[in-house]
Amino acid sequence: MASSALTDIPAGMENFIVGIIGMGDMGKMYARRLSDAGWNVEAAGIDRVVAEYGPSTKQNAIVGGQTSCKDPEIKAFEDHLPPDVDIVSCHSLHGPKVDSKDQPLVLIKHRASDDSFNKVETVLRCLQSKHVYLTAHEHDRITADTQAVTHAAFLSMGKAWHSSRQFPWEGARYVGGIENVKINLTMRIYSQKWHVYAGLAILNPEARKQINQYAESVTELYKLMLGGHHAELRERVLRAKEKVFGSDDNPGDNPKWADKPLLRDAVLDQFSLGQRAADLAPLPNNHLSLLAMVDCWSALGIVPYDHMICSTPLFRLWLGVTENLFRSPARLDEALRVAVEDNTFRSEDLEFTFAARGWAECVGLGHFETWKERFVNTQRFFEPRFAQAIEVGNAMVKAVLESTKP
Ligand SMILES: NC(=O)C1=CN([C@@H]2O[C@H](COP(=O)(O)OP(=O)(O)OC[C@H]3O[C@@H](n4cnc5c(N)ncnc54)[C@H](OP(=O)(O)O)[C@@H]3O)[C@@H](O)[C@H]2O)C=CC1
Ligand SMILES: O=C(O)C(=O)Cc1ccc(O)cc1
Repeated sequence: MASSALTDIPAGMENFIVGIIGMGDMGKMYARRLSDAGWNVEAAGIDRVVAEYGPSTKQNAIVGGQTSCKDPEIKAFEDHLPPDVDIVSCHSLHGPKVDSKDQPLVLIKHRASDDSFNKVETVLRCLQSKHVYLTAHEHDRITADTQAVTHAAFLSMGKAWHSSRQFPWEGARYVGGIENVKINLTMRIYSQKWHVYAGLAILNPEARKQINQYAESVTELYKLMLGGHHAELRERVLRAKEKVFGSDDNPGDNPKWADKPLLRDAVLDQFSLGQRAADLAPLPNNHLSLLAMVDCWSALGIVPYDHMICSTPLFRLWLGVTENLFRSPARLDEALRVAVEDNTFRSEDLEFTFAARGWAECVGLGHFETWKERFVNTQRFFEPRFAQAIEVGNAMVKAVLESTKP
């Protein structure tokens, strides 16, 4: 323990002990960072957890969770903790390998005195994250938008590629910045533990509506493409664009995006997984996954920029590539033209549509086992490529994080 770090501990809290239940990836990251900052961290194993948990929690302790979805966590605390125990929960909006500095950290003062809340905040300050104060309900509503529906898009891309038995970086459709983000983030999700993504979709009561709408949007846009309804498709997408991003024509309704794009093509172009792909001219792409995202946000009345306070790196990248397509009228027009005129990727888009509906149905039914099967099955397909994919994906996330900090 570094003695210099100890000087950061305020008077009166020298003997404050932090206990952590669950020494998985996030538990370890918290334990390492807190202990580096000088806090005494008691890392309880599962046996002790069961014995100590609930009714046997120490008197006047402060208990909190760092799970991705607060509804079941808070219910469990309310049901099993004695009334003298205060409840302050938190959620780091990033994975264990991302530097917590400046990333959002949600703090939830659910049932606590100011003094208890301040103690928790003091302990967590060593993460150097940006503190965001929300209720459990607000947290779940926002993360359903920022996380659950974003993951649904990537999970569907992975399923579609798997169904077509293709590693997308080996073909010519997936070349260039936007495609690198799609591929790298899909690989990033499929290389992780299934329960993290299943949990934040299935356990969050707010997430079902979002994921369902995404699947609806994909299906409806796909049908318009299939039927060759260019005018209707264009009208619908432009209406959604205006609702989500504002209008650049109407001076009273300024675009909601910033002057500077969230992502720059030049940065993204560097992070291709495929050697071959770098030399290929990209094939036309209708970007169904991105058109559907904006259609979904529009249908739900979501303005994604309002959620930056609770954004994960993945969400910022996803919003960045969506913005990238919608900021350029020429690019968007080309995607809409390709959507109707070009049949090359109809079957892939069909697989994507099936996949989005499949995830939505699974989440709607709350079937953890089916969710796991769907995930692990596709995870196995991509597994041989994870080592390389994670390296490139991490480099990409690192490179763009700087410019997309909330
Ligand atoms: N991974 C991520 O990017 C992020 C995850 N989170 C959230 O953090 C939490 C942990 O995720 P992560 O660390 O990635 O997952 P891991 O699978 O790495 O860790 C989960 C930990 O929880 C323990 N555990 C499981 N069941 C019980 C139980 N019934 N009682 C006590 N302990 C139990 C496991 O113990 P054992 O090892 O003995 O099985 C394990 O140590 C999840 O709720 C996740 O949603 C939040 C932010 C980011
Ligand atoms: O950035 C993302 O969405 C991730 O995939 C990492 C992640 C997973 C679970 C969380 O609760 C928070 C962050």
